[in-house]
Amino acid sequence: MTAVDAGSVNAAAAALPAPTAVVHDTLAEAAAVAAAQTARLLADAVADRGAAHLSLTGGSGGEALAAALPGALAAAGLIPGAGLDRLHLWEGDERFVAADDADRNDLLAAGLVSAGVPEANVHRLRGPEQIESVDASAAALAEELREHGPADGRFDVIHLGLGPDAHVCSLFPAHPAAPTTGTDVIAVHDSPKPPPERVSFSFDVLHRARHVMVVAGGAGKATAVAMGLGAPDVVAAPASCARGEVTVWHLDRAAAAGMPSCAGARRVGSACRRPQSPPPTGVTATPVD
Ligand SMILES: O=C1O[C@H](COP(=O)(O)O)[C@@H](O)[C@H](O)[C@H]1O
Repeated sequence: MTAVDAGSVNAAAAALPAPTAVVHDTLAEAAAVAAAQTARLLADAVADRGAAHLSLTGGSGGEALAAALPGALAAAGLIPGAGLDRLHLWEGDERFVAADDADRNDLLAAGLVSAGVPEANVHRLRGPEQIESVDASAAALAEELREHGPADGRFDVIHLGLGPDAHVCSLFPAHPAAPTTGTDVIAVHDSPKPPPERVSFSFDVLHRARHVMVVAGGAGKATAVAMGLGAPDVVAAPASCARGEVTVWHLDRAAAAGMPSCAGARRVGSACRRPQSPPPTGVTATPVD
């Protein structure tokens, strides 16, 4: 049953392992490493389960990933005729605008289609030129997910960008749609970031995922990183609830300046000792809940 229940979203996130953060010199490097890991996981999924499901993201993280993914898939052996036709692409969130509108997140899937992912495997949101409302579009995507999504309901990899306000997907702080549970797909009205009508995966989907990867860069994301790597609080910082079975944040040095102290927890490198200073490249930190 669908409910809006921040407490249950927070509790579900807290029951999952805390994220690991990895710091890279640049956003492009962060995305390249995330893409390479993603490609290996997808190749394993094809080998183990006969299909792989990847949820893409938009924004600056999504752009960096889009540049890196085609090459990473090829390097992992996912090429036309050898697994690429088993890869299904979804959007963790999409803007309810026309298919050719520059605001569409799925435009970033173009490189993957060029690389050989069949267009039929790209599960795009129906825009206002195809369907009457954002609610109807969300319902249609939910049906598509039931019919063609992961057989066990678990995405192999979910990519997430990070908003400066600590939103992920189209799940915004203090927005009534963010803590929705009991459904996989949410229609979002009155998004604080334009365009106002969107469709988003819910935290239910994120929490079932095998791997969640957050990719973010730039000083403008440092505060969101600090909040997102803190204790789960879906109202204040939805990113703090973005957890799957394994969750890794790939950050550039500027965004990583916001990483919280690891005091009282496992300390790895100087990132935890001096949270206000950008940690050295390659440092991995396990944040405190
Ligand atoms: O609106 C959105 O924003 C976020 C982050 O975008 P950025 O430009 O600040 O990096 C993105 O992850 C999300 O998919 C998108 O719909």
